[in-house]
Amino acid sequence: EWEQSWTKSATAEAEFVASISCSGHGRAFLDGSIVDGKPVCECNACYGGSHCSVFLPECIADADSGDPMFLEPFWLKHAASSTIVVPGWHRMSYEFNDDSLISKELDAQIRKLHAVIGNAVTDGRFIIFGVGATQLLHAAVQALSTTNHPSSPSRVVASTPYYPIYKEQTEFFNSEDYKFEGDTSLCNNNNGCKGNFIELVTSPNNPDGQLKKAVLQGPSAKTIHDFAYYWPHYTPIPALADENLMIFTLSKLTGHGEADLDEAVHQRMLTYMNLSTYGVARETQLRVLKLLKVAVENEGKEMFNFGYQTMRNRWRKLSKTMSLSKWFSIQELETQFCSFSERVRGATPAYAWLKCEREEDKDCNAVLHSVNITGRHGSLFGAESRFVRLSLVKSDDDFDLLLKRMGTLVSQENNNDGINKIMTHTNEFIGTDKCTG
Ligand SMILES: Cc1ncc(COP(=O)(O)O)c(C=O)c1O
Repeated sequence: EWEQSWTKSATAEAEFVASISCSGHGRAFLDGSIVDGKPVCECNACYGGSHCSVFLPECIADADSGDPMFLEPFWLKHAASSTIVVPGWHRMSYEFNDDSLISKELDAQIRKLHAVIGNAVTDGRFIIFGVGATQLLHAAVQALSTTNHPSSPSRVVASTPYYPIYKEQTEFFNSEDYKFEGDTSLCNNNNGCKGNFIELVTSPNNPDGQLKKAVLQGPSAKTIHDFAYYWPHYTPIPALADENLMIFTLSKLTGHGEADLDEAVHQRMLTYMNLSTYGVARETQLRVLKLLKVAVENEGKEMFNFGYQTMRNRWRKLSKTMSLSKWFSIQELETQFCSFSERVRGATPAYAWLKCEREEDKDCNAVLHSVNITGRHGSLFGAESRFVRLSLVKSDDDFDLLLKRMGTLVSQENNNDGINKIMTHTNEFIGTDKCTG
């Protein structure tokens, strides 16, 4: 027999903070700054004041980062089922009882999630749980690279446009075992580049949302499949992924990642994890376990439907605005059969890959700055500067402001176009007049 006692003050504290009103444009947190004995509101971008009720009109619409805040309303709605309490003595040991770095329950829950969504085969696979895909990507490149051959490091490649971290990370760690070589087509065994290749395949791709396949084949090519966005929020799921090394991340939900792979690579990646972080914090694992239980509730329908509907509405609104423009375009994505939703559906990408079509608009981000928008420069993805990536996964406030400012840009174009048309018409008229005169 027991009576609730020591969790009472913790739960009261959590609920008190959650009850602080920030006008729907911010949030107070348990570990936020305290003023007059109370945690203060942390406002969304472009909102200020003690309760975040003041809109800051001059503020920049920041569509740069892929911060997946669009799911926050889902977790607020599911507060009761997703909350955990972490006592001070929760798993103080470095290891679990079986010496592993991940709890058996969490391992099983990850497999269940993939089975429910139908996006990856996990039977007979190892799972490594990392702090995020960023850490696992480096662990994977390191594990697949040729060691002890400083004169012939593995060549790390990705198809343009590619996720900038691949280049930045490989160059930052500056290893003798692997080097970033850029676009897959610039260096491969078919065009005279000899050596061992590690190809990073991102599907759906960041930045353009296309479902991609590996380009390089054969014994000297190893592949890392980055499936960070292979979830129904962002793409139809045409088939179960069954690749050798697959990286998934829950960062678009919770900030955590996982990977499935074969024995030898598994051992090398485990060594990397042991030497870099000695596993993921136990309270994080507990939290992820709870969040995944909510994610698979009702066969995943609630969370993934929420994610899909939100992203679909955003993509539709942006596409409608962009359809009125000739100076700017966004990528086209195919509709496909989605095994998760059991129907043909369109893509609902995490990012818009915006192109400035006019010859003179060579730096597209600079053009966007004229209406107070900033995105991520195309050159970072190995592409031309006339491309910009716009993030569609941030909060509603962020998206609404982005859409409004894109609307301004397009209406400026149409007004200009209107003026141009009148001018052309007038010139024609004057011309005719002259001729007849
Ligand atoms: C393609 C791709 N891979 C990996 C990551 C990193 O994921 P994580 O946040 O889990 O480190 C991102 C994040 O934006 C991404 O876009």
